[in-house]
Amino acid sequence: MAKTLQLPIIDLASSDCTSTSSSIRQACVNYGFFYLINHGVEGDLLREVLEGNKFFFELPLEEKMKLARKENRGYTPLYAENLDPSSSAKGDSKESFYIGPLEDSTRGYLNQWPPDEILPCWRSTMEKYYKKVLEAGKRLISLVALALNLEENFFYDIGALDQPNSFLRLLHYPGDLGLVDEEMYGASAHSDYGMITLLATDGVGGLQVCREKAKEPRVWEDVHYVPGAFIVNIGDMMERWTNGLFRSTLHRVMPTGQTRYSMAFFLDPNPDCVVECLETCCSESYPPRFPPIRSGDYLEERFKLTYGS
Ligand SMILES: O=C(O)CCC(=O)C(=O)O
Ligand SMILES: [Fe+2]
Repeated sequence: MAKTLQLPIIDLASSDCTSTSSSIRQACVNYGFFYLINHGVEGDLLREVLEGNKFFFELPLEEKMKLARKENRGYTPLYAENLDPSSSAKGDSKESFYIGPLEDSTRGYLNQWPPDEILPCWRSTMEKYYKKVLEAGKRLISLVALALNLEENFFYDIGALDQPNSFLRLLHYPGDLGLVDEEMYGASAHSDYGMITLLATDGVGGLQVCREKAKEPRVWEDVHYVPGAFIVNIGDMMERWTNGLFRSTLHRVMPTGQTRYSMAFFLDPNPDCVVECLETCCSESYPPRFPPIRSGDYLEERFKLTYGS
């Protein structure tokens, strides 16, 4: 059985920014994961979104397929995605629905929504949630900047948070997978691509992290549920920015036999923002490990590897 990990708890409403940012630094260096409490997204809204999540995935497949994934927005059916093809030939036992930026002035409006007649108020609930989590994420990023010995507004000033390329992903992991003859994963081992991810779940377990991604055999530890808290993790772009100081930790979701719902919010920078080693994270003896890259190009490449398109 996997050990349960005791992750640090960060209070977004704390008035002591110095102590909070220093706790964030420690959490990101040691785990790349932490719990976020007092984040400003009310429990009622979280429950409403979880309910909406369930209603959506309960729709007939035919209805969901009308919203099949285009431009990384919309529905991806069961087994269609494999985050780690080396571990399992069959895709992940999850279905998902992606919602991209609500105002996308550069590329026209790309989000897809189930019709209001089928799921009344669904779109407005999801939009409300998207805005609220984005707001919490932006506040958190200011503390992350302080944690990196940068100005509080650093990520705003370099344009990362100017129309950020953020995605809300609703997820459903079915409980009953029928007879399976190979190891199945709800979500196979992966790290997230962006700056930070804010995850909310229905409390059903299954999420595990591997703190040492280069070490074999991999050691997986359970992440337990803290009611009302977001589970926050560092993504690969933040790892690149920080020259590996902040870890983009490998994680996965194992099937538990119980149906599970979750919502992951990926806070990713504006596509034109260049992700390059921060001055506070390198020195002559510790030069930049990753070349600069445009955030949009990096994301596109990662999506291509995951979906083949
Ligand atoms: O559903 C979860 O708990 C995790 C989802 C996840 O890691 C992802 O979608 O990147
Ligand atoms: Fe993830």
